[in-house]
Amino acid sequence: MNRPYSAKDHLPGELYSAAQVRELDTLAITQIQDDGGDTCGFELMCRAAEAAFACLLERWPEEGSVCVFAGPGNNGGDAYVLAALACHHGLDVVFYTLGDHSGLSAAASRAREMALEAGVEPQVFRGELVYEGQVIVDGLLGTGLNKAVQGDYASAIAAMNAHFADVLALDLPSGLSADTGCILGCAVQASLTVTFIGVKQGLLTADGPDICGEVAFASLSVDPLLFHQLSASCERISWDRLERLNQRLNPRRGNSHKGEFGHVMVVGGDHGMGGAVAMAVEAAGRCGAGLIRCATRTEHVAPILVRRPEAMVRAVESGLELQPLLAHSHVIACGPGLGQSSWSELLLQQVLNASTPLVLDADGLNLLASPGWRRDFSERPVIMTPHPGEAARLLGCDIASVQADRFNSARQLAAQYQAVVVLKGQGSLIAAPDGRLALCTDGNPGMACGGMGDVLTGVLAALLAQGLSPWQAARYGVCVHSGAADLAAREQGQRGLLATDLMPYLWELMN
Ligand SMILES: NC(=O)C1=CN([C@@H]2O[C@H](COP(=O)(O)OP(=O)(O)OC[C@H]3O[C@@H](n4cnc5c(N)ncnc54)[C@H](OP(=O)(O)O)[C@@H]3O)[C@@H](O)[C@H]2O)[C@H](O)CC1
Ligand SMILES: [K+]
Repeated sequence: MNRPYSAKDHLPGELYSAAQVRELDTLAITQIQDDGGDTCGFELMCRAAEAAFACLLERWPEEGSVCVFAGPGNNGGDAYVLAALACHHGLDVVFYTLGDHSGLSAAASRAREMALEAGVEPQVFRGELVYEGQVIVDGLLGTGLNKAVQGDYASAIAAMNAHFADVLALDLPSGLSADTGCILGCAVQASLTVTFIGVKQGLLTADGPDICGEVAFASLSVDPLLFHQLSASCERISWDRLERLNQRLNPRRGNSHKGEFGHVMVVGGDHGMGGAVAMAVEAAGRCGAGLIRCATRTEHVAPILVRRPEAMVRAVESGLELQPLLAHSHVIACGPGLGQSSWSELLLQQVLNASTPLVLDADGLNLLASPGWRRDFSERPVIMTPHPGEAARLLGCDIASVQADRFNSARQLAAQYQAVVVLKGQGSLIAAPDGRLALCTDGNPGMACGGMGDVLTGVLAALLAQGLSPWQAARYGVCVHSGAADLAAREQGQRGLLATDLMPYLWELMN
C-alpha cells in the first residue's frame, strides 16, 4: 500500500478544534469517495496508520516488537491497521483492546479484519500490561474524547505510563482534550504524537506540550483546497516563523506627531516595586523605542537613572502630576509594580482617561477588574497582558476555569474589553476583538519568575510605539519575548533564569 504522500509533513501554521478536524475528515472522505474510493473513511484510516507506522520505524528502527492499545472508535481503527502493518513488517505484536468492539464503525471493523488476517491476536486489557519491548502505541482515544477518563481506560493509561517503553500516541495522547489542551482525568505521557489531517490546537497549549512529546504532523494527502473551506481556529506563531520583523516596523501612522516615533511612557512602581518599571523601561529601550519616560515614586528615580540614564524618569506622587506628562507619549505602558493603593488608583485613572495607545499589565489589570473600573477600549489601541490569575479576576471566575479553556478565555476577554489580549502561560495566546487567535509555541518554564511580565510590557510598548498595530505588536512581541527567553535559557538553563537576562537577546532578535 504505497501511497503518494510523505509520512511526516512540516508542522503547518493553522491549528484546528476537534470539530473542525472531524469536518475535514468528512470532506476528505467525500473527496475520496468522489474519486471512486471507499465511503467509510477506511482509506484515510490506512493512510493515518501508515504515516504513524513510518514514524515508528524512523524513531525506533531497531525495535522488534510493538504493544498496541485500541479503543472503541476510529482512533482504535488506526491502531488495528498499524498492528497489521507491524505484523507484515515482521514485528511481534502484543494487542490490547478496551471497550466493546461490536460497536466499531465500518472503517474500524475493516481495520480489525485486516489485523486479524495479518495474524494479530487482540486480547481484552484486564489491568496487566505484559510486554518486554520498547514501543507502545496509544490508539485508545483521539478527537472523540468527550468525558474524563476513568475505569479500565484510566488503568490502561496508568499501565502505559508506568511501563518503561516509549509511547507513540495516535492523533492525540489519550486523555488530552484536542480543543483546550487540558488533561481530562488522566492522560498518556507520549514521547511522540503523530497527529493527522489537521494540528489540534490543544496539542500546543496548557498541558498539551507536557504530554505530547515530539509532535509529528501527517496531512494524509488531504487536498489543501479543503482547508480553505475552513478558517483555522488559531494561527501557530513562533519567532522563526514570523516574517522579518524589521520589514514591518516603522510604517507611517496617520496620527504620528511631527514624524516623532517611539515615545513610551512607563507608569508604575509603587513603594518597594521600582524594579518592575526599571525592567519595563529597559525592555522598551532594547526593543527600539526612541524615547522612554517613566513616572514612578520618588524613591525609584535615582536607581532607575543609574541603571538606565537613557530614560527620563519623573517622580509623581499624585495623579495630577502625571496628567501633563501623558500628553507627550505615543504609548503608555501601565501596570508594572503599580500596586493597588490610592496612589495607584489615581495614576490609573489618569491613564484610562487618556486616549493614547496603551499596554495594560499586572495591577493595572487587577484594578480594572475591581468594581467601578469597568470599561472597554473599542476606541483605543490597547493590549492587555493577563496571566491566568489576572484573567480570572477580569472574567469574574477562578483560575481553573480560565485554564480549562484558554482559547475561549482569551477570546472572551478580547471581546469583553475590545482589546488585544495576551493570555500568558505555556502556549501563550493572543486574541483580537474580532475573534482572531494566535498561539506562540516559543518560551519555557524558566519564564515563570518575577519580572518576566514587566519585560513583556516594555517589549509590547516599544513595538506599538514604532507603528505596529496592537495585533501585530502582540504577535511579534510575544515571540520576541519568548524567543529571547529560549535563547537565554539555552546559555545557562531554565532554572535561575532572570527577567533581565533577556535584555541582550531582545536586542539581538529585534535586529
Ligand atoms: N475516518 C475518520 O474519521 C478518521 C479518523 N481518524 C481517527 O479517528 C479518531 C476519532 O475517532 P472517533 O471514533 O470519533 O473517536 P475516538 O476513537 O477518539 O473515541 C472513541 C469513542 O470513545 C468514547 N469515549 C470518549 N471519551 C471517553 C472516555 N473518557 N472514556 C471511555 N470512552 C470514551 C466515545 O464514545 P462514547 O459512546 O463513549 O461517547 C468515542 O466515540 C481520530 O482521533 C483519529 O485517530 C483517522 O486518523 C483519520 C480518519
Ligand atoms: K490516542
